Amino acid sequence: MKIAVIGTGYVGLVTGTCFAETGNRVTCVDIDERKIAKLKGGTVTIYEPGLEKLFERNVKEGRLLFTTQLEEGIADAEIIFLALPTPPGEDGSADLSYVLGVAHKLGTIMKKGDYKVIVDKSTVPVGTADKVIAGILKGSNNALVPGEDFDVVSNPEFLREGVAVEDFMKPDRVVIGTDSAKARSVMGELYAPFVRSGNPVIYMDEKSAELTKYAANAFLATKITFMNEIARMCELLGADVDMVRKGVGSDERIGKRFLFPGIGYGGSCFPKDVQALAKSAAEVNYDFRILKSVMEVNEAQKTYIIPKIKDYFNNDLTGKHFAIWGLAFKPNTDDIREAPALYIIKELLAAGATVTAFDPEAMPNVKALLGDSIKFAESQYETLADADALIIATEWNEFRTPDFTKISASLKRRTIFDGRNLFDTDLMNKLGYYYFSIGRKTVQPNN
Ligand SMILES: NC(=O)C1=CN([C@@H]2O[C@H](COP(=O)(O)OP(=O)(O)OC[C@H]3O[C@@H](n4cnc5c(N)ncnc54)[C@H](O)[C@@H]3O)[C@@H](O)[C@H]2O)C=CC1
Ligand SMILES: O=C(O)[C@H]1O[C@H](OP(=O)(O)OP(=O)(O)OC[C@H]2O[C@@H](n3ccc(=O)[nH]c3=O)[C@H](O)[C@@H]2O)[C@H](O)[C@@H](O)[C@@H]1O
Repeated sequence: MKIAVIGTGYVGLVTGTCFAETGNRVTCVDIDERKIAKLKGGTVTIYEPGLEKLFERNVKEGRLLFTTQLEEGIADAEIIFLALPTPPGEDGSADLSYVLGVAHKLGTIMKKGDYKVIVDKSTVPVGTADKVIAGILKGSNNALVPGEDFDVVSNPEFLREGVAVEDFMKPDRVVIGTDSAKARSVMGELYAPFVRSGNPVIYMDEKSAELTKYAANAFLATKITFMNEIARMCELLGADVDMVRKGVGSDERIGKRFLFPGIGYGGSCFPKDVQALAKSAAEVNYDFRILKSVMEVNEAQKTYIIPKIKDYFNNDLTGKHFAIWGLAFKPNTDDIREAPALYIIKELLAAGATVTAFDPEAMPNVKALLGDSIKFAESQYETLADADALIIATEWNEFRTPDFTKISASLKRRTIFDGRNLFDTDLMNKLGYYYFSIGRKTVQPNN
């Protein structure tokens, strides 16, 4: 099939590449000329494991093309995916200006009798499919007829950054929201190779599909937040959150995944989508109380370790120097949107401390944001020179079994604040560390 993907970011590039991989001819469109120039030159613009190999293969086979020109991109496309940003607007609701702007422009370009399926891949509030139809109609001066010349389908994306290719190629489910039999058949054909393993394509109406996406993200964010609160209780009561996590996660009704406490959920989606769902609820006069608590608890969780750090240093961080391992909002990505590490750094600098950080992939993005306000190291161990303590903010695999001899030799005092519970508390005790983690006993030398 011939496909256009409008918006070539994390979702657009992965979507486009994976559809090319199953034999479709895909044209990715973006207004960012530098991005398109890089992609045309053979450079993958995001860090996403496994993507480069697929990208190179499909570019070579002529199935994956790039352009900045919308008209050229959609010329012979049967399906047009909108993978555009939906950032939070000033009031927290999803900003639909990118999606509706492109919808309007599509209306000016699309031709009568040349049926196309327009797919909302972006995460958008309930009712957006109708707004996209209205935008296209307005652009075409009502010349186009929905159902005849085009259909708009909601097909939310559930991939996670860092495992995006795997998630896309083997999705737990594909949700397709449409009332059009024609669009349903086109989408069913497109997704057939991705659900061969038996996972379902779930067809529903557009509104239910739109809400499914927010419900999934908000539920996962709530699950994490619940465990963060249990972790706080563990600290207050002397229980161990790792044990509690295993104990509750073994119940199939609860499940093992997304129960890891830490320094709060970050990223480009959970924070904005929880906020947008709460806002959608308010718009229909529904007070979604759980979501309000989730946002409040998560906000506090991002800097949860700061009082512990201040307490340890007798409330005076002036002149103290910290090593930070991990800047990305989670491992295997260079994405730093809403990364808890940034909130921690801000608090440390405000308290008069200095920071040297290392992240395997995210340092260029942080450098662009923070400039010279912190130092960046070439390796995780280089951060430790003259540091008063090590802070762990992202659970990259290479941080999991480090060389503790090197750490001990470099740090001024053996002190670690671990926001991701990477190390065994007994081991830290044996090695003579002050070790602070989340929801587990604090280790102090000789206790
Ligand atoms: N990042 C993720 O893991 C996931 C994101 N989503 C949703 O997918 C949507 C896109 O998210 P990301 O890919 O992360 O965003 P992104 O910011 O990485 O990419 C968006 C792209 O759209 C381009 N763009 C903006 N205006 C344009 C226009 N008028 N024409 C063509 N291109 C234009 C931008 O230059 C950028 O390259 C959002 O609604 C997000 O909530 C859904 C699932 C996963
Ligand atoms: O809509 C989206 O953009 C995507 O949002 C999340 O994916 P992502 O943000 O890439 O990353 P996650 O793995 O979900 O992690 C989100 C945040 O939660 C934190 N987290 C995750 C799991 C956990 O047990 N504990 C925890 O603190 C992570 O550290 C990270 O900061 C969802 O998992 C995807 O299904 C969804 O498509």
